[in-house]
Amino acid sequence: MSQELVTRRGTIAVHDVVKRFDGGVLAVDRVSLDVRPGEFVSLIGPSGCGKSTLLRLMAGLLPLTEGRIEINGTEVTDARQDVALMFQKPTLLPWRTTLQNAMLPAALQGKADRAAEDRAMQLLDLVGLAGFEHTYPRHLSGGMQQRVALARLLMVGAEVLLLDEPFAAVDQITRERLNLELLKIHERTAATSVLVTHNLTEALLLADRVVVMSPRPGRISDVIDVPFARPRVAEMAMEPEFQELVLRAHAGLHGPGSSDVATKEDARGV
Ligand SMILES: Nc1ncnc2c1ncn2[C@@H]1O[C@H](COP(=O)(O)OP(=O)(O)OP(=O)(O)O)[C@@H](O)[C@H]1O
Repeated sequence: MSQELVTRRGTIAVHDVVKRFDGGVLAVDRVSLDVRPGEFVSLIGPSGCGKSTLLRLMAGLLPLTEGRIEINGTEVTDARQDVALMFQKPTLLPWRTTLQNAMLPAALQGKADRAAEDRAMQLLDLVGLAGFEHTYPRHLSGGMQQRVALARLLMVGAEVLLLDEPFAAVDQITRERLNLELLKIHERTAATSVLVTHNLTEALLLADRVVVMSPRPGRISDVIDVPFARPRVAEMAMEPEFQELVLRAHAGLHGPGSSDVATKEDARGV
């Protein structure tokens, strides 16, 4: 494996964080969470419980009301270089090719040199886009556009990746493939990762720990350790132990006893 692809590891420490928006909405209420270097944490919870808000607070995109967040041991006060974010929409620049989009972080730093191009080519290969370097976004499928966004995310070289429902807008089969690619990427980069998702199978398959949030105001109601060995494969989701964890996560979201009536299909999504 190329050394350049190895991301330095990061820590996230969230201490007693409260976020109240102007207008009075209490979105996050006394949340504390420590994420270890290289750990993959999934964040699940009902719609509106404050998952995206918590992620944006970690990214320094929103000010805290109370509490403290540290990344790599320093307080988060603003957007920073050691944190990279990915959202549901890939937001590619339509006038730039796949390669040029992937190289954007280097271009913005005035470092779009040969070395950056080589690295972007390696990352595009890693996300399965070799051969599409000179294609424009309008000629790529939604899943391929998200792959470009993933390559661009990795190009930042951040130690911490914050992923806010990155594959929610693509079809189920593409989403499952992208999840497997995300697993591979995590194995290769060892970047500390936090994924917000509504999909319980996705949350469990990818993560070392699944953090369950309660309805607003968002608090942590359960933390599930996922004991499955890595590398993970899609078939693990079929195992009875995995299904038990799906039901536990479902109960964490909807209250005890809810899993008795939940079908496996219901338990897949929040
Ligand atoms: N900029 C804002 N100003 C005021 N209220 C906000 C703002 N952003 C979010 N909220 C509110 O904070 C609460 C939490 O929102 P957030 O988007 O974090 O939830 P979520 O768990 O990510 O939801 P979903 O799963 O539906 O994306 C919601 O009630 C939302 O309306």
